[in-house]
Amino acid sequence: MAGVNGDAGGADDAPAPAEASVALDGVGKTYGGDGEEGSVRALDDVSFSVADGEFVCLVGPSGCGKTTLFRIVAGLIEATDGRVLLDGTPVTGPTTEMGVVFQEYHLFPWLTVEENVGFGLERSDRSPVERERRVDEMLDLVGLTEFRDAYPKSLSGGMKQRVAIARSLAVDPNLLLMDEPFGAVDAQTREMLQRELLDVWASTGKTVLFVTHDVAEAVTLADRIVVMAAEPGRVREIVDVDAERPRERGDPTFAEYVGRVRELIGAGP
Ligand SMILES: Nc1ncnc2c1ncn2[C@@H]1O[C@H](COP(=O)(O)OP(=O)(O)OP(=O)(O)O)[C@@H](O)[C@H]1O
Repeated sequence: MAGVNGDAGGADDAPAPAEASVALDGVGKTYGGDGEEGSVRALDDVSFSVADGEFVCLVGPSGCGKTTLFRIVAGLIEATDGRVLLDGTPVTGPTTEMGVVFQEYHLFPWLTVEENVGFGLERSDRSPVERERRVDEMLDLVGLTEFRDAYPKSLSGGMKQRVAIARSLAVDPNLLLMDEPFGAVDAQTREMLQRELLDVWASTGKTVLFVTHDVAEAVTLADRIVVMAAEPGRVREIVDVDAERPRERGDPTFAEYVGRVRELIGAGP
């Protein structure tokens, strides 16, 4: 795993590390024409990488460009400057190499749990038997086997998000990209989903880039936390969370990490 990388975000011409699963290289984004009235410099020279199998959380104050960065990595919008590499290849649009999970679940209401989980596999070259087996595995992984015939409307928020996670993992992506995935559920469910996600991560070895507002969530989950600053959005510091999992919220080390990250977020421009 990579260590603390306090200078990330600066102009860094060094090539992305060979083992990087995702590498952001001088990424900038201006909404509206550069220099035009009303244009917004949402991101400026953002560089960091996520190693293969690493769990990285992205935190920062409102408006620091987390969503913008997420969309650029996902290939949903284009960067104005710089590039994103996924396993060394530039991202030019959405790809099945990434599983994307949003706060709002984005399930298909007319499909059952099973059909939602299998949706991405429809276009894969797996045989129907292999697809079915994969869906079974994913339902088992997120504990929803007995709800396979249910429709999303009958599920709780936590269950819907488990379906979304299972669906994103079904196509076996190299990278799991998550934008506030637990933002819409109650605190208790959120902590349960965090534990489940860590179990899934440990058993699948996926690379995860996870955006959150919640500093305690980031400290619970991450190997490293990329702390962003606003106006323009940039990397303030990358904090290495050097603590065994599972991490207890009552633990003094946990509180120290939370305090440190909060301080960085609140440090102003
Ligand atoms: N489509 C857009 N057009 C113009 N400006 C935009 C657009 N999307 C975002 N912005 C601006 O870019 C900046 C970064 O926004 P972004 O939503 O990426 O930040 P964020 O960190 O995700 O914010 P929040 O935590 O409040 O969701 C903000 O100043 C925002 O107003």
